[in-house]
Amino acid sequence: MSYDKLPLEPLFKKIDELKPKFIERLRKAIAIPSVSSDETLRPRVVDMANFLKNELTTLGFHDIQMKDLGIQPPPVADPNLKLPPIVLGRFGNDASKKTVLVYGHYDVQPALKEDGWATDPFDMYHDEAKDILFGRGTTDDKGPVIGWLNVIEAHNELKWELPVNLVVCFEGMEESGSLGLEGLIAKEAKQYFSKVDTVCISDNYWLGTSKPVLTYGLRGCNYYQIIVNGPGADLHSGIFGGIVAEPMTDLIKVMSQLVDSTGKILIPGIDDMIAPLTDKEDALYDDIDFSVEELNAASGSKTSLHDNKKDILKHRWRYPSLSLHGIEGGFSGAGAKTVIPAKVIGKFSIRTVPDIDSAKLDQLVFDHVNKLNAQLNSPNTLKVELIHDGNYWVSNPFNEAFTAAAKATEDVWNIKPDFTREGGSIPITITFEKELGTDVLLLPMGRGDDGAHSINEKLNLSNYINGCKTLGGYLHYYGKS
Ligand SMILES: NCC(=O)N[C@@H](Cc1c[nH]cn1)C(=O)O
Ligand SMILES: [Zn+2]
Ligand SMILES: [Zn+2]
Repeated sequence: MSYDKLPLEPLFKKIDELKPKFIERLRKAIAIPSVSSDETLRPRVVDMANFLKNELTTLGFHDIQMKDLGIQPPPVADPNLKLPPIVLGRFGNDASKKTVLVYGHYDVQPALKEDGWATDPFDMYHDEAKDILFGRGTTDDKGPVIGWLNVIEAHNELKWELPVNLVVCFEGMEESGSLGLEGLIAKEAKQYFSKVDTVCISDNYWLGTSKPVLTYGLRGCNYYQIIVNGPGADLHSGIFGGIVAEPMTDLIKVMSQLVDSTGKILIPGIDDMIAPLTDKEDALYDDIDFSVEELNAASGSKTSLHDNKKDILKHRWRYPSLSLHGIEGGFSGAGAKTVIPAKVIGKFSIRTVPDIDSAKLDQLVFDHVNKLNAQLNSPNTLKVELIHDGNYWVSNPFNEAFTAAAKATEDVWNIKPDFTREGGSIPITITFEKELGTDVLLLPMGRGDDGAHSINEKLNLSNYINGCKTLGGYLHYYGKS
């Protein structure tokens, strides 16, 4: 499908004009520390849902619903902890128009100034010299979520009709496994979402820093924890060191045998499930704009395990990886505390790819960890469990939604986007595809060096503003298709 160029200049100009207001809207959203993984911050996640509800109401959305998902399932410290609501809303209800569902998440990863942030992560800092917005959630995913609202505001100000009916679905648990959302989508597929023609998600990033991309694949993520219990309480290492079995020692021994320093996963059986690389797929990586230097710039180091573009892309997109994330319960403060922790919990995850079967993977992980534990002959107890999982997703980018997004991207950025896959996960993508029977388009706003999940997360102002234009342009091209 090809399109004639649409006269979108008034929209783009209006978005430019509204820039100060859009920055303020994002600042307000960033100021709410909606960290889904921190149970103590759950009320703030709910505050963020209410903030969105108010914004939607002011902008003229209708049928706004706050869907209650009930109590958070285990493992969880507070057995009565409520899941944050899913925020649903509609803009337009014209039977002659197509309906686009946009999904985003209003929760964020944890962030503390002490982690090494240059500024307060929840007080958005606009570096005016570089025109960059810093703050937790700027790129992942509050910038894009607020971007959709900005598109509506620009249309309202222009008194332009939206070219499609819009349905928004914003969740507050994406960074913690999208708990409860799958069930809600299944339930609403034939109700709230019944007229949806396509789904658009803006929750990923360009591959590099200068060329926009459209994304047609994601890795999955299975997240595990290993709990080791030993003494009845934390102990003095001078009094008990050398005479009690230490949980941390057992945990480190086990965790050190999950992956090696070259990134090779040491759990037997996983490699056998990976789809073979075909010549056709191998050739795809040749045309993608990326370099080892861009990877180094994004990671702020020269620590790449691969020395060429193709290997980097394959290892980010089509091979699994295992990351060790941290140990709960161990001493991690400054100074030298001579303690033997009584209970430690090691966290790791595996990014999954076609054709890894999630349940089989869990079994391989459990068998491997339990075997390693048996070899320790330790009197401590060790338990391994899955915290949450989400499947990989690969789709065909040759459809109306991708074509419309490519056209809008070219209008805004004056360059044709690359079609990419991504190493991260948006577990709900495949659920939308299956339950609604529609295509899903991933239309990213931020750049590959934005530092999502890291310190000093940022969104370049040009990506924020041009991102709004791209989202708006996409709705127009898709509406005409
Ligand atoms: N922007 C998408 C994103 O960051 N997704 C998370 C999802 C996730 C999976 N497990 C925990 N969070 C990601 O880490 O890829
Ligand atoms: Zn995200
Ligand atoms: Zn994220």
